[in-house]
Amino acid sequence: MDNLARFYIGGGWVTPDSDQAMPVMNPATEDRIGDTILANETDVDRAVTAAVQAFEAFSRSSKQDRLDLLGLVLDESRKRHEDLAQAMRMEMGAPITMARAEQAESGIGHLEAFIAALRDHPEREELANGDTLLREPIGVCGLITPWNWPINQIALKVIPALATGCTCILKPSEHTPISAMIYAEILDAAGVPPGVFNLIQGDGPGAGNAMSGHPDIQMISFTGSTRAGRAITRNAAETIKRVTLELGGKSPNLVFADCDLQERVTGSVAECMYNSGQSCDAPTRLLVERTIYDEAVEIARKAADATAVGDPAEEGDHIGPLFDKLQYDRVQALIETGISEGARLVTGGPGKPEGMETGWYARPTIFADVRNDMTIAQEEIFGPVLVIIPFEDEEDAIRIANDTPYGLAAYIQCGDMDRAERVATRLRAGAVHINGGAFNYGSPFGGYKQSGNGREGGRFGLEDYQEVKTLHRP
Ligand SMILES: NC(=O)c1ccc[n+]([C@@H]2O[C@H](COP(=O)([O-])OP(=O)(O)OC[C@H]3O[C@@H](n4cnc5c(N)ncnc54)[C@H](O)[C@@H]3O)[C@@H](O)[C@H]2O)c1
Repeated sequence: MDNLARFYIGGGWVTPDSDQAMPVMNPATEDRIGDTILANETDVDRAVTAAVQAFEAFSRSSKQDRLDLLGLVLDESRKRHEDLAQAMRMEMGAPITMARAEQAESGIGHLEAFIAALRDHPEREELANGDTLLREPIGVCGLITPWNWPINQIALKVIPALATGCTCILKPSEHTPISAMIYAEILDAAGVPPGVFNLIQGDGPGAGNAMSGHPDIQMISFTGSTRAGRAITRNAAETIKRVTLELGGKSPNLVFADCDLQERVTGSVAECMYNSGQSCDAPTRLLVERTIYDEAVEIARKAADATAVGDPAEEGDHIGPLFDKLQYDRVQALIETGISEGARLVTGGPGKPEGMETGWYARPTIFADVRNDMTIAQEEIFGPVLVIIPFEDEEDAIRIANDTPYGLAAYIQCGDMDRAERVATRLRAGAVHINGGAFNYGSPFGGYKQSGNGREGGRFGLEDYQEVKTLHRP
């Protein structure tokens, strides 16, 4: 934790210019773990200068050099796997079993997929018309990440930046600085050249804003709320930056009568509650065919009641607390809104689970008889709350599914694969999961509509960080 109040700039840990401290809290115990410093404009300038200076040499490194470097990052990532899992357990309440298997593991999974993608990704191509196409690093990149999947998001940005020969400044969420600090230690130990990767800690209005407006940053890659994505896009317009956005979601989950109802609804509830509901692509709107509606609601109720909530420090498949009081209050307010708008509370509801007074734990909650125009069906709740909406037929299901400003993911539970694929093509979402099909590292991840505009991971994730140059010869 020595480096928590320092930034990693130009290849070393430096004392920030800012002295604005912010406490880092453990959401399970409500204890203060330590203090981080919120960067000011001088700190941002210093990190950008280091990245600009490093760009000249690193942008001309060979693909083989970068593959070798990523191999060393992989070795170091494996060594710090447990440290990363414990950090995310402490700073955002990820239960330790899933913190190891998913949160920390994602840093390795994405890295391996990027290495494979980079090997096959041509940086020079001969076009049929005789011209030559070169893919070059876009320049200095500002990477801004959220608290809910801290290392997943960091790896999805830092690795492709390094892989393509860009230099970067990472600003993680001010709520999860510890995992980011360890990630910087990993890159340092792997021998990433000075200035190629820089870490500053800070918040949105301060450091984030200074980054999106900075004239020497050519690209901002952002993951977080649609609200912040909009503000970044506006601010970045002045300097015509490339802005890639991975934003919020309210993903529909279409349950057709011919699916394996017990298994698929139980699995769907678990996916919604996973990470305490704090996943951008969580299946939070369960759309159920009318003929099986009552049965599905009852299965969902039992699954929610069976969802254990517990201490993240203990091993097991329980869910943990919400990441802090801010989020707890927000989730409580939305549960109250659901009740006041007339949705039927099936289980859960306001308050903490019985006997859990300390920590920002919420109750696994199910609302039924929800209309799609209700606030709880339109807004991202980001807590363990599932809303259930009936539909009449396939057309009705597709209409309700697409009736959202978001388009990150969609889910289909269906006994007929022809129908599943037919419906999938009509859903306005970046990914469609059929009958529990899970995300695989290396596949593109990103949204339609107000869920964003880029695609992270694998080949598509590399291309986001590249410019294309054409050579025309006589
Ligand atoms: N689509 C995806 O891939 C994906 C993945 C994870 C999370 N998310 C979304 O992230 C959100 C939760 O994360 P959060 O609460 O940390 O989001 P947030 O938007 O509040 O913060 C995200 C990051 O942006 C920074 N930030 C905030 N305002 C900013 C501004 N005006 N300028 C520059 N930077 C700013 C924050 O400091 C933080 O680092 C949810 O909406 C979730 O759906 C999306």
